[in-house]
Parts: sequence; C-alpha cells; structure tokens
Amino acid sequence: MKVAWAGSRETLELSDRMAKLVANDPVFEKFTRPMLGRKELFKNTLRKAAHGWKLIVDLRLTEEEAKWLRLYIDEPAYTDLHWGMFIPAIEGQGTEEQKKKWLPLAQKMKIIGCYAQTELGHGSNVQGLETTATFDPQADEFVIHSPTLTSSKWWPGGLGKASTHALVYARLIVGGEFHGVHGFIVQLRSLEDHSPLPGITVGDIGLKFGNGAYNTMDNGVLRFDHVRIPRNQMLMRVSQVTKEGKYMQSDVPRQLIYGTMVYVRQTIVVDASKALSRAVCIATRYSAVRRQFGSRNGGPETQVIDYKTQQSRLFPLLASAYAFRFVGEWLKWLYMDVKQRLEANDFSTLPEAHACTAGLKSLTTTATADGIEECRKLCGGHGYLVSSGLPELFAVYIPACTYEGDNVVLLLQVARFIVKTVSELGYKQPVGTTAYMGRVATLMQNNCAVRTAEDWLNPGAIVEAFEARAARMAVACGRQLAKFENPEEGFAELASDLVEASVAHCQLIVVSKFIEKLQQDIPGKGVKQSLEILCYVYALFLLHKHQGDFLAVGYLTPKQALLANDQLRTLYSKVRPNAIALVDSFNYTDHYLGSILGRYDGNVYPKLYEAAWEDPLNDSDVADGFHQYVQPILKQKLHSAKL
Ligand SMILES: CCCCCCCC/C=C\C/C=C/C(=O)SCCNC(=O)CCNC(=O)[C@H](O)C(C)(C)COP(=O)(O)OP(=O)(O)OC[C@H]1O[C@@H](n2cnc3c(N)ncnc32)[C@H](O)[C@@H]1OP(=O)(O)O
Ligand SMILES: Cc1cc2nc3c(=O)[nH]c(=O)nc-3n(C[C@H](O)[C@H](O)[C@H](O)COP(=O)(O)OP(=O)(O)OC[C@H]3O[C@@H](n4cnc5c(N)ncnc54)[C@H](O)[C@@H]3O)c2cc1C
Repeated sequence: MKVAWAGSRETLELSDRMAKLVANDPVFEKFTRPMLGRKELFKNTLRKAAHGWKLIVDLRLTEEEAKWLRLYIDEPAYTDLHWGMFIPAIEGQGTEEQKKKWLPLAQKMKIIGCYAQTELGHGSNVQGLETTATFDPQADEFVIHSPTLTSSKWWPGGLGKASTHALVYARLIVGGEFHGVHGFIVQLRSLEDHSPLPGITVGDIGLKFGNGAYNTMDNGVLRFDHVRIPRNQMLMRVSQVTKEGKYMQSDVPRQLIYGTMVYVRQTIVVDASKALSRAVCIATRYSAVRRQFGSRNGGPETQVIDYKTQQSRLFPLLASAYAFRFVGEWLKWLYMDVKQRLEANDFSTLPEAHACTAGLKSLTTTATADGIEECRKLCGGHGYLVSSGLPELFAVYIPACTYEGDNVVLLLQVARFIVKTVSELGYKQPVGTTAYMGRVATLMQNNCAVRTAEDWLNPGAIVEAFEARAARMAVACGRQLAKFENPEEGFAELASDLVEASVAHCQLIVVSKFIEKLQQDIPGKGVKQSLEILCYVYALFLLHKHQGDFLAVGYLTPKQALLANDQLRTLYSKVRPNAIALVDSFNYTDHYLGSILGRYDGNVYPKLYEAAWEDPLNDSDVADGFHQYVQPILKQKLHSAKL
C-alpha cells in the first residue's frame, strides 16, 4: 500500500530518504515553532531555508529530491513561491530569450522571486488590477506605477522581506491604449545590501491566523512610484510590445497569462491529499489508543475507533485522502498533457484543464480544511493541544481555500464550462471529463437499478448515479438560465445552483478517477481489495451526504438511498481491521507528522505528560506575575460582607 500511495517504488524510496534526512537534522526541529515571536519565527525559517539549500547544493540533490526535501521541512517559506510560482511563470510565459536570461539566475538562487498579482483592492478579479505598466518608447522602458492605495500589491508570499524580484501583474498601456493585464519582472531590492530600490515601498502585511502556522511566511505589501524597467522585462510569450511601441498578440490565447495559476492549482490537489492524510493519520492512530466507556468486569474500556459514529466520521476522511491522492495523480497527467500540447501550439484542451484544476482545487481544499477540523474533534480535548499537531495544520492549511482562487469563484468558472458544454450539446460531442453529457438523454431517462445493499458494490451503478445527478443538475441550470433574456444576469441570479452543479460534476470526476485507478494493475497482496473498499466508502459517503441532490433530480428512490447507507455501515466494519495499516502506508515520519497523538509507537500519554513540563509556564513553580497581580488579591482585606 505504501507503493500504491507513493505512486511507485522509486518515489517511495526517494521520498523516504528525504523524510529521514530532514527528520534527523536538528536544524529542522519544529516543536517549539508555535511559541516563537514573529521575528524569531521568521529568522528561524530563513535559517531552515538556507540549510535546506545548502543540503541541496552539497548533496547535489535532483530537482525531485529537492521538492521532497522542501515538503518535509514543512514550513511555509519564500522558497515555495520562488520555486512554485516565480520560476514556473517565467517558464510558461517567457520567450526563449527571457527564459535563457532569467531561469539560470533563479535556479541558482542568485535572485529570489515572488508572484505579485493580488492587490489590496483586487484579488479574484484579475482584470480589475490597477497597477499600471506604461510603455515609454523614448527610453524603451515600462514605467510601473501604483496609482491608488487599493492598487498596492498585497498578499504575495516571500514579497515582504525575502524577494529581490517580483513577477508583477499590471495593466499594460501602450500609446495611451489599455491592453489588459500582463506579467513583468521587476527588481525590488539591491542585490548588494537587500535595501529596496528607489521608487519601491515594500514590507510585510502583518500577523496571520494561528500561532506559528503561516506566520513563517512574509506575505508582503508593495507600492511603485514610477519605477522604470527595460522593455524586455515584460513576459512576452503571449503578446509583445515592440521597440516602436506596437502591441502585438501572438496565436497563443490570452488566458495563458493565467497559466501559472493552472499549474499551481494542480499541485494543490496533491497537496490536499498530503494535508488530509496527515490529519487522518493522527486521528486514526489516536482513536486506536484512546479508550472511553464499555469496560466489562474491570477490563479495558472500548477503543474509540470501534464506535460506529467515530468510524462514520473518520473513515470517509481516510477514503477521501486516498481519493484526492489518485485524482491528483490524474490531474498531474492532464496538466503535463496540456503543457506538451501548448508547446506545440495546440490550445484545444486548455478550457478543460482550467475547469478541472479550478474545480478540483476547490473541492479538495474545502474538504481537506473541513476534514482537518473534524480530525481535531475526533481527538477530543487533546486534539485542541498544539502538541497534537492539528491546530497548526489547520491554521496553515485553511488559506488554501482562498489562495490560488477563492473556492466559490473557482466553482463559478467550472459552472461556465458546464453551461457552455450543455448549450453546445446539439452540435458538439463533449469529450474528456464532460463526455458523459453526450449520453444526457439516457442519463435523464434511466433511473437507478439498485435493489439490495450489495447492488451498490458495483462501480457501474455508482458512476451512473453520479453521472445522472451531475447531468440532471447541469441541464436544470441550463433550462433555468434559458429563461433569462440576459445570460450574465441569469448566471448571477442562479449562482448558488450553478455552484452546486459544479460540485456534483467535480465529485463525479473524483469518483470516476478512483474507479479508473482500480482498473489498473495494483501489485501487493490485498492492496487492491483494500482500495476497492475505500473507493466504495468514498462514493457512498458522498452519495449519503448529498442524497438530497440524488433524490431531488429523481434518480434515486428514498429506499435506494437507505440501501446505500446500509452498505456504508458494512464497509466501515471492513475498513476497521486495516485502519492503522492504511494510515501507516502514508509512510510519515514522526517529525513530519509533528504530533504526540499520532506517534507511530502509540506512546501518547507519557509523552503528553512529558511535553506539558516543557511549557515555559512550568519553568518555575510560582508563575512570574504572581507576586505582582495575584498575591495582592489573595491578601486583600475586604470590608463588604457581601463580597
Ligand atoms: C510545487 C510547488 C507549488 C508551490 C505552491 C505554493 C503555494 C503557496 C501558497 C500560496 C500562494 C498563493 C498564490 C496566489 O494566490 S496567486 C494569486 C491567485 N489569484 C487567483 O487565483 C485569482 C482568481 N481569479 C482568476 O483566476 C480570474 O480572474 C477568473 C478566472 C476568476 C476570471 O478571469 P477573467 O479574465 O475575468 O475571465 P472570464 O471569467 O471573463 O473568463 C474569460 C475566459 O478565460 C477562461 N479562463 C479563465 N481563467 C483561465 C485559466 N486560468 N486558464 C485558462 N482559461 C481561463 C474562462 O474560462 C473564460 O473562457 P470562455 O468562457 O471560454 O471565454
Ligand atoms: C495565505 C495567502 C497567500 C497568498 N499568496 C499570494 C501570492 O503569493 N500572490 C498573490 O498574488 N496573491 C496571493 N494571495 C492572494 C489570494 O490569491 C487572494 O486572496 C485570492 O485570490 C482571493 O481573492 P480576494 O482576497 O480578492 O477575495 P475576494 O474576491 O474579495 O473574496 C471575498 C468574498 O467574495 C466572494 N466573491 C468574490 N467574487 C465573487 C463572484 N464573482 N461571485 C460570487 N462571490 C464572489 C468570495 O467567494 C468571498 O466569499 C494569497 C492569499 C492568502 C490568504
């Protein structure tokens, strides 16, 4: 199962080596992180990033090894944006000449870059950005300017204190004409002493949610006062500005300017499976350690993992972690395919790649953020302790629902794609993830054939149920929209229904990709069988949770919905014997997990007890402040009898 989770034996071995390298290095200690003040915390992150880079260079780590190393260091840092957005943006939007100039500098870390798109007043609406880049043909330069307070760049990670350069998204103005938003490489700080260059105001935006958590990152604010950059620092793969001041659009679609977001959204789906699996690993191991009630004749109490309520909350999350892992693997394939096509100037699959990355990013991050919080509750009171690892994991993770596109805004993008597909059904055969809509007549007509709980253990029955629900919801939205004279007005009015239809479509993708995964050769005794059980748990859990949809569109009867729930209960009993093995298969070191409750050896109580004494409040028996603030109250002579 470890191999199935990792994707291949090579990846398992490689990631395991990197995990151990980090776990055994004292520089990467992270237990005290939530207690550090902001300055100390940030300096410590810089130290870890520097040490990580030294290891990469000294040990001549490959790009793949370096990625795993950074993952296991497990501390948001400017390097995430440098490697994760700045470099990919140049790769995707730069010309060959630009790549030749900038990529070696960035890859050797001679410059540090960030991705500066969002502004104080504008995030989701990228076309509404206010920063301007005005071409000056005399000087052959662009003038980058922040005309208003709301145009201040706000949020970019790594911008506040670390970056020397930024990829700045600004409105292009050539000859007095606006040409939409484009990306520009702008130097922010001196490469000698790191001080901000003239015309640049830059700093950190302040503390964020949670202790430690995302506060290791210097999310920044940036303003430009007529900062000049050479013309060739506009990324010019999509469109060009000539020396003479001519704006030229190539054959490449404008949307490629948003390409870095597509790339990162794709990586976020696999990351969701990592974050959720960490939380599930902690909650599952602890649920086997924790006992409550049910002692007979003085024997041990019941392990809480044996309660059906615990199982019905925990096992769907375990199944979701696996589902997100496999859909993430598929999405990575889809992205690589699109990338190759784009290089060959084939843009036909870009809309589907955008819809899939947007929708699956939204679906998986929402479920993961909710799932981490559920895991905290599954651990009872001890889950609220920072040493459980769950509060920090939650605090670090939740912005994923917002960054790289607010999850609702992204689902509305999926809705546009679905509505367009439905409207074209008469004359265009849908392909890829919308191919099922090509069978819309059958899906609208046929109803579920399930008669017994066992009938639900059938991939065909499950896929058809999810297809029928998604198709019927999409068609219903299409019909409602048709009643509006102005389509944009209709879209705005029906936005909530459209979002629900998008969720149904995305859930269908995850379920189908899990089922497709099981059609592959999966080596290892019992591995495939265990994954089949998890796949059914995932699908039937969703069906149960959203049974209102399946019933409302008229595909299921209430009896069939009840049978699905009966089957789900049986499946939980099948997951239970392997639950610990299924989380051990994530192969997480205790260092990466960062949780006393989730320790591999299960030695929870002694370690919790020990850790309590390490709290700074326990440095002395009598607290600092006692004599000043508590003792006077204790010694106070009160005159009123009532008091
Ligand atoms: C491996 C390491 C990875 C490390 C990563 C580290 C993560 C670190 C953590 C945080 C970093 C965070 C970074 C950020 O948050 S960066 C900022 C991200 N910002 C956003 O995501 C903004 C969201 N908004 C948008 O994407 C867009 O503005 C929009 C899509 C919501 C709307 O855009 P607009 O231009 O108004 O488009 P329309 O709706 O009018 O659509 C026009 C047309 O274009 C299509 N389209 C839109 N986006 C894309 C795209 N990305 N790719 C392809 N096509 C796209 C859209 O579908 C329309 O098509 P049409 O209907 O056929 O005309
Ligand atoms: C931790 C973190 C790191 C970040 N890192 C970066 C970075 O490195 N670089 C960068 O450029 N940016 C970064 N961002 C910014 C991030 O990309 C934006 O915050 C994000 O795109 C959401 O935009 P917003 O803040 O404008 O939200 P808003 O759009 O203002 O959202 C507010 C509310 O309005 C709703 N809403 C907005 N538009 C619509 C609509 N059309 N229909 C219905 N509802 C709508 C949303 O659903 C939400 O509920 C980061 C943000 C965070 C939190």
